[in-house]
Amino acid sequence: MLKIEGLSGGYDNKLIIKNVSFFVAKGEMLGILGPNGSGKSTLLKVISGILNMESGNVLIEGKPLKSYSSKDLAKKMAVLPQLHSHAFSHTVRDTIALGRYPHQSGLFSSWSIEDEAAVVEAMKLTAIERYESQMLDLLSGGEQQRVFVAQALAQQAPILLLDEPTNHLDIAHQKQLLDTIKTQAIEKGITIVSVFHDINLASLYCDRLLLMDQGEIKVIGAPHEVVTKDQIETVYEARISTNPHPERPKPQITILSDVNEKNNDKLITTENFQVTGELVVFQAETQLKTWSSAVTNAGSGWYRTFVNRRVDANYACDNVHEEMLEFLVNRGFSEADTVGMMTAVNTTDAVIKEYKTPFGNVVIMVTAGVGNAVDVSRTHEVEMLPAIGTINTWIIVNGELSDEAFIQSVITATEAKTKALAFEQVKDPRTGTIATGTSTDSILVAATQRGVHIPYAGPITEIGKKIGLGVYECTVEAIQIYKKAKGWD
Ligand SMILES: Nc1ncnc2c1ncn2[C@@H]1O[C@H](COP(=O)(O)OP(=O)(O)OP(=O)(O)O)[C@@H](O)[C@H]1O
Repeated sequence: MLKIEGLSGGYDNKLIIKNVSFFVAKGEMLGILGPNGSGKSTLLKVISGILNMESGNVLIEGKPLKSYSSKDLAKKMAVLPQLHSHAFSHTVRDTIALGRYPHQSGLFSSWSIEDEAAVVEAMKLTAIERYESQMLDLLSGGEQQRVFVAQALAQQAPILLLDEPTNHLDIAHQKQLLDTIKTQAIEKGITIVSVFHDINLASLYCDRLLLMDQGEIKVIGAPHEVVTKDQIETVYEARISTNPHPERPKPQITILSDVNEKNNDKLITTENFQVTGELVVFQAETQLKTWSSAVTNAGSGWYRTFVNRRVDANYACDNVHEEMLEFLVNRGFSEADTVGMMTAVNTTDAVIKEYKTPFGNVVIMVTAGVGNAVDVSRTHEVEMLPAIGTINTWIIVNGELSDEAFIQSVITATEAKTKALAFEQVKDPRTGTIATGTSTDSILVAATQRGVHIPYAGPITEIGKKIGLGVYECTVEAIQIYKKAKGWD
């Protein structure tokens, strides 16, 4: 659809774009990324013919740009420039109607049904119908931006060149506009080349990305090939991390700050715990990075309060998340700060211990109800009925855990827990074999993310050794307390 071959160009005596080549297929959305001054806008201007090229070729449907008359070119390609200047004030409708000029013929061209339909549709797509009769210069920056996008859409060209289409837009309008543009690409086969400053939006919406660096292509490819830590950090000269988008394989970036904020250097100890007949509560002064399979605030996040709540053995509820949240809020815990788990065992039977390491202590908390113990290798053979009885394990680390270390902590802790069940000869009552856990165990790993960097947490590491020993000892003790309470021994 659009082929760029060895394109070079720029301003008088100043070559900005150097030897740029790429191809955009019909219906494809290509995002152009790059730092300020890297030549993104200049590239769009050379492609659209606003600036003359120094060398190379721009082929539209196989024909060179220069072979098109300006009107024919406007039928093929609509352009949304970066900055809009309007010498005199128009109404919104008149501004959008200007997008129809390539479709008008003759000296006294008349407004056709198609023209009207295109303007109405463009207003609808950009949700600006209600501003139709207003003067453009009385609209907000974001509203004006949507009018100019509508003007480009009204042109009904098969190629759209957009320079920062989401400029000035709030997040709802960014989403709405990009959803609209992307839908045009998918449903009408419109080819889109768009400059973005927002790497995350570009990654989310574009099929491919082109990263510019000083007028040249640094890399072009699918978002996951372009949005890598190394490439983005090198080209933008900013520290970032990449993280997965929650719904799609489109990497997102997070800026990492280099500002030193006042740190709280207080170490986590068993003093951070309080136990009542209803709750085991851990509270820290500042948030810890936390990964858990809890009821409230599961997954990863930063929290300062962890709650292990005792529920009745007959606890049943349609919406456990809602009920648990209500419980926490009623007791003064904030949803934003708290990870919440449940257990049916006496909270006063929780085993909480501190383990010394060369760099800072690891604190472990275990509550173990093993009346519902299972042999995980045999659960497929038997009918598993919902049952109360859970081992909840918390591992709280003074140190900075890597992602690997968080996951390895879970592995190490699970192995230690299973060993504790074997040592205590806890059996799955259905199969009569040694249990490996219960059917509803939960785990929490949290770290202060201050102090020593801990890259790994397997049993070969200092931290792994303490997690292994700690979870084993605490679980054995918790099982023994449980057995005593139930009169098993
Ligand atoms: N009209 C102009 N005359 C001369 N040089 C210009 C002109 N417009 C831009 N430049 C120069 O061209 C280079 C590339 O600018 P361009 O606007 O293409 O960058 P960009 O990647 O779009 O940047 P931004 O992210 O800031 O919008 C810059 O060094 C800029 O100073």
